Amino acid sequence: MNALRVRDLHARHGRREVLRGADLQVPPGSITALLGQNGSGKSTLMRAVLGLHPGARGVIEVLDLPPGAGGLLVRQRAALVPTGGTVMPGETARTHFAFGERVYGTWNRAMALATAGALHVPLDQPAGKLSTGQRMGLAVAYAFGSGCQLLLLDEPTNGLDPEHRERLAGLLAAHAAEGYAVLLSSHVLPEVEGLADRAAFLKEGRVVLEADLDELRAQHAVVQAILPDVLPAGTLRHLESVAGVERLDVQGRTLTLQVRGAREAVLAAIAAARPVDVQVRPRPLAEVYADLLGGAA
Ligand SMILES: Nc1ncnc2c1ncn2[C@@H]1O[C@H](COP(=O)(O)OP(=O)(O)OP(=O)(O)O)[C@@H](O)[C@H]1O
Repeated sequence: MNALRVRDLHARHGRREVLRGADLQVPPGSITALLGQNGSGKSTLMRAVLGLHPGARGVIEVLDLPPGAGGLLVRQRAALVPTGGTVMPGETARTHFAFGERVYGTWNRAMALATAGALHVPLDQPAGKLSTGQRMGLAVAYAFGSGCQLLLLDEPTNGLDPEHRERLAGLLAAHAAEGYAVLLSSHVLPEVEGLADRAAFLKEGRVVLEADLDELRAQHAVVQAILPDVLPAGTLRHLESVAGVERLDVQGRTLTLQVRGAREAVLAAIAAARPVDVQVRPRPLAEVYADLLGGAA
C-alpha cells in the first residue's frame, strides 16, 4: 500500500489547466521530492490531495482511506505545510500545539515540542513576530506533532539557514525511518539529492518521470577518461555511436561522455584506447532535471 497514490489528477486555476492528468505515488517511509519549475503546479497538487483545490478531478488515495474519501478525512491523516509555513499570526507555538491537540486524534505533544526545540522555535512568542525561518519551523513542528502518517511539505527549507536546513533534514530522515511518508517540493536540488529517496518530475501538468534516486544515479552517469593521445576522429565517431552515449565532449586528451543505462559497451570502447585514467560518477540531479524539464532548478 502506498501512503499516497494520485492518478489522473486534473486541476485548473481559472481557465488555465495546471494539472493535466498527473500520476504520483509516495510509499510509506519515503521522502519523495516533487520537482518542477515555478508555476508547474506543485502547490496545486499538494492542495488538491488535501481537498483544498476546488474542482480538482482524479483519483486520490491516502493511506488506507478509500479513494475519494474527502478532504476532512484526509486532513486527519495527512498534514500540509504550505510555502511560507502558514500559521496563526497572533498565537504562540504553545497555543498552536494546544490547538493541534484538539484537532488531531493522533496529536503527539512530545514530538511537536522536540521538533520545535530542534529547530529553535521560541514557544511563547506570537507567530507573527517570529522570523521567516522560525515560522517555518513552527509549521513543521505542528505537522510533525499532528501524528499524520503523510506529510506534504511545500518548500520546507525556505527561509531556513544552513544549520536549520541540516537539522530539518535530520528530522525528516528520522521521521521517514519510522515509516512516515513525506512529499516535499524544493528548488534546491543538491539538498534534495541528500534528503529524498525518490523524485517526481512535473512538467506541463503531468509527472513525466517518477524514479528512485539511487536508480536514477545508476542510470545517468558521466564517464571521464584521460587518454595517452588525442583520439582519431574515427574512434570518436565510433564512441559516439555506442548505445547509451548521449553526449561526448573532447578537451585535448580528456574525454567526457554522458551515458544513460548500461555502461559496459562504452567502457569497453574506452578501454581499447588504453586510457591513463577513467572515472565514472553519477550525473548530478540538477543536470537530469535540466534535461527533463529544461532550464535550471
Ligand atoms: N490563486 C491563484 N489564482 C490564479 N492562478 C493561480 C493561483 N495559484 C496558482 N496559480 C497559477 O497556477 C499555476 C501553478 O501554480 P503553483 O503554485 O501550483 O505552482 P508551483 O509549482 O507550486 O510553483 P512555485 O515553484 O513557484 O511555488 C501557476 O501558473 C500559477 O500562476
